[in-house]
Amino acid sequence: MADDKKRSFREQFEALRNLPRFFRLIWKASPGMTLANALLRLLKSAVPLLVLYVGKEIIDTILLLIDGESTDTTYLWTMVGLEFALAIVSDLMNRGITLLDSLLGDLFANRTSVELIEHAARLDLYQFEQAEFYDKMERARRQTTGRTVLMSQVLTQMQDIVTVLFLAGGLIAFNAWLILILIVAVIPSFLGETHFNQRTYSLTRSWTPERRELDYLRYIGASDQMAKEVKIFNLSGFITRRFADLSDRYYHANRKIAIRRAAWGSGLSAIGTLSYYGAYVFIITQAVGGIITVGTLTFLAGSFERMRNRLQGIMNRFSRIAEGAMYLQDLFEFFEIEPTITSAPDSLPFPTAIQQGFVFEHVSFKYPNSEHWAIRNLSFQLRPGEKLALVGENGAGKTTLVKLLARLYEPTEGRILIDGVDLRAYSLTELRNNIGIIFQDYIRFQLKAGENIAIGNIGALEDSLAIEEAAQKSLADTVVDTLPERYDQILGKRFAKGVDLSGGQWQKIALARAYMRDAQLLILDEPTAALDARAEHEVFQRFSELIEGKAAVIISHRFSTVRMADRILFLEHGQLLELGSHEELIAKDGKYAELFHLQAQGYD
Ligand SMILES: Nc1ncnc2c1ncn2[C@@H]1O[C@H](COP(=O)(O)OP(=O)(O)OP(=O)(O)O)[C@@H](O)[C@H]1O
Repeated sequence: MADDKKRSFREQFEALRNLPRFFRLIWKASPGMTLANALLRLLKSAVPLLVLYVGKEIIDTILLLIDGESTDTTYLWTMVGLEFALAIVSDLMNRGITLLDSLLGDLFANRTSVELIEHAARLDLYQFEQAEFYDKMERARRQTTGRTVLMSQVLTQMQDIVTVLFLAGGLIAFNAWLILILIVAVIPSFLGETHFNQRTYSLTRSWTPERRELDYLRYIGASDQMAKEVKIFNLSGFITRRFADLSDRYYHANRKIAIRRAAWGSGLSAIGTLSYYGAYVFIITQAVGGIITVGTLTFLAGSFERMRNRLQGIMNRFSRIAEGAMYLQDLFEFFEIEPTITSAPDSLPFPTAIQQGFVFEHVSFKYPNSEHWAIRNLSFQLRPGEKLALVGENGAGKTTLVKLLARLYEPTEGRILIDGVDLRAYSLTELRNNIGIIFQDYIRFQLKAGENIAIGNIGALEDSLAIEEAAQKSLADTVVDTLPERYDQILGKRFAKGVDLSGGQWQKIALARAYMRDAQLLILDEPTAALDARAEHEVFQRFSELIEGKAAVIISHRFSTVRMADRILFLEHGQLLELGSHEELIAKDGKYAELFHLQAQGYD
């Protein structure tokens, strides 16, 4: 327990290291507003002492007037006027501070969200597939909006510290011992708060995976995408039970800490209250004894009370700030994750026309979170202008091979060459620009139809001619013709006025993306799986025009598609089993021939 405590204090203090970096980010969001905010707060911190002092002067002057020791009321009314002015100015400053806090907070959140998206885009695909990474990203994402509170807390903390210094100056002038009593009185409550904040942080952090599961359950339980299957399989009971179980466990873990915190908190702050009344009694006896005036009595009691509140506030806020700074750690840690798949510093320009093609040299690949080889010792050449079909059973490694080609992953062993040079030597952006891939699980963006097509070459977003041409080639124009708003029609059901498409219609839209860029290698992963026979035939006819002179890789389970390729690579358990033209493989009478005949029979 003692060790635990020590560590928790150290951790909280260490977390404060994140604050300068945090404030640099806020400063970058708006230097002007940050400065104005700090200035206003500095001015505001002098107000409490001034108000107390003016109050003391008013009371003392009134007493002099009552006692008949003075008849001049000018000073009294000046002081009353000053108090009024202070009240107005103080209110204005408060409003200014609140406004600046919220504007600055919004700017900071927006800016950090943009940086988060940009950073996530640079990271490797495999990083996204690791739960640990996902948790970190999730925590970081929450920080972008959650941390604006931290900014006000830190600024208020500084403001309060200055206020306390002002008040302390006033108190010291009368009785320095009062300050000592104060500090001793607030320390226990500070220690308690620090301890429980650390507990809450540890709990929240250790529950990240469960909280992610809760989010997911909430999503599947109440989403348009899932509604169909949830209804058909009658899943709602299953989902609610699971959600209720998990959220209940979290609630109980949280409740335990919350209750202990409340109990300890009230006990410890009672010590503070006790000290306040002790000091109060002491000041009253001094006033009764005539050592201090009644004005000074109200001034001292007021200063003491305010200082106690501020000090208590500062100490409690300290642990909340430290807690916030610990969460900030997650955001910064996320920003520190570096991608491993990057362009070499002196990367080669990508060949404008590939001469020798792509060569796989003893390539093996294991997914980082997996024990088994998805690709094993694969060697083959994809010649320039060649159409290669990848065939194999589910899980044979076809999609993986394509991901390696596009450098979404790096081979675990062996290498991939373009024109005799390792893929890694080329600029990553140029490589990706020269490869067009339509994945099997392409994204159905809930955007306009035109934008959905322009995804293939986002630079051409404004080029409506190019978009229409691409749509024509992939038959997406037939889909667009049926849409009320044509290319401006929002697709999907997420947004009002969105129109959802059938699987095949979506596929035509996605295929148009391939026509948007002038890639040297086109890869289509199951491009026609959802198309009807006539559309498939037409798509392929147009496709062969598009890939005239270019290399293409087509993954398909349909042999009618596969046989159109120049060569067919048959993969089994990540290994090359057969490679040759349709005729050659049929003549070989191996696995390809067997599957081909099987499918042909099915169609009879
Ligand atoms: N992200 C991943 N992490 C871990 N293993 C993966 C991942 N993606 C695929 N695998 C595994 O790698 C192997 C090859 O998968 P791949 O998707 O390349 O197969 P495929 O031939 O394209 O299959 P299909 O015909 O079903 O699309 C499979 O055993 C699969 O389970």
